[in-house]
Amino acid sequence: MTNTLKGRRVRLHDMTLRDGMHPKRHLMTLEQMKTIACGLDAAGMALIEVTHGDGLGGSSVNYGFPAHTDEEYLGTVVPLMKQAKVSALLIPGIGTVDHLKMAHELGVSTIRVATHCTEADVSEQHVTLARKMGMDTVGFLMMSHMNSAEGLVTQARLMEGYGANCIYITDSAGHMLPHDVKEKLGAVRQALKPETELGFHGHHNLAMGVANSLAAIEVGCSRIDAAAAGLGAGAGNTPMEVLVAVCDLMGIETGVDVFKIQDVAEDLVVPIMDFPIRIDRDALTLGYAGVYGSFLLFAKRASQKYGVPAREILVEMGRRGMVGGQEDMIEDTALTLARARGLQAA
Ligand SMILES: C[C@H](O)CC(=O)C(=O)O
Ligand SMILES: [Mn+2]
Repeated sequence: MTNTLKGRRVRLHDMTLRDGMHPKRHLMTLEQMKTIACGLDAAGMALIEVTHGDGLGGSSVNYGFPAHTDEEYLGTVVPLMKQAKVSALLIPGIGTVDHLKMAHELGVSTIRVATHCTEADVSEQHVTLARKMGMDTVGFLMMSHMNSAEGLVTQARLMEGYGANCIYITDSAGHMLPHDVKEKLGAVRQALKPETELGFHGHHNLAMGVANSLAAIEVGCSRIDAAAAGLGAGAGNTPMEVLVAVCDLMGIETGVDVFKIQDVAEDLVVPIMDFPIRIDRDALTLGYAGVYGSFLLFAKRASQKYGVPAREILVEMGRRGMVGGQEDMIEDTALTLARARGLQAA
């Protein structure tokens, strides 16, 4: 097979300090943020995302309280960057217009307005304002496996119409396979204006992070998310150091140094993991059953509390079609399963 990607250029966007907040229960220290961000910057990373795992304003009972505020994290990292730009995620309804203005004032250059993949209409206010403020404005369609190619085209066009200059197809559950990625991103690429960029955010629950990213590049994606040592929700994001090495071998330009990013992953990120980020049966189930990546730790906690295996809770969450924002239903589901077991046993 010929390598059709040789000579292509992609902008890599690092997720370690935002998606990586999920497995850290949002408790990264400022020192950890600083060290990792500086390592990524020195490795040549173009964009680095920093916030609570659920984006600006995520600090809450529903999502978890972080060790520091978004202001503290951003205020610490942004001034230290020599060449990297810093982005922030914002889910309308969790993050407000005031959060957006705060991030802009602190020097955040890219805002990623995230909605469920059928709800792009709720992004209008934040996308319009970000664009008015001159920010690199991204529409981020989460749980994209739950919408068809045509459906995603409609949602992407809405975000583009509000002013987004880049649209992301986000595989929040790590459920998509390379042929889905090609079909969905290919359709969205065709439908958007040529100057609107296309991005892909992968999770590694079915070990497809790198393969899916390459499929995305093949159909015209110019921005790709990944995290050093894969630190992210579920089995993690696409492992950045692996993606960089593969791109290098394929002649895809990333601007990131192959060995420096390996060292960031190995020396700075692996040591701060609370548990190994790997495809254990629960993370695999997220991918298999199409469940939101950040539900993993909630399901493990509910499993301990109610004595129902996390895998069963996750399968049931997938069957019920639960999406981001419905974290409270995990405990509810565990309780229902526990009661059903009790009744059966009785
Ligand atoms: C808030 C989520 O963690 C956003 C994300 O990274 C995803 O949907 O995947
Ligand atoms: Mn993610």
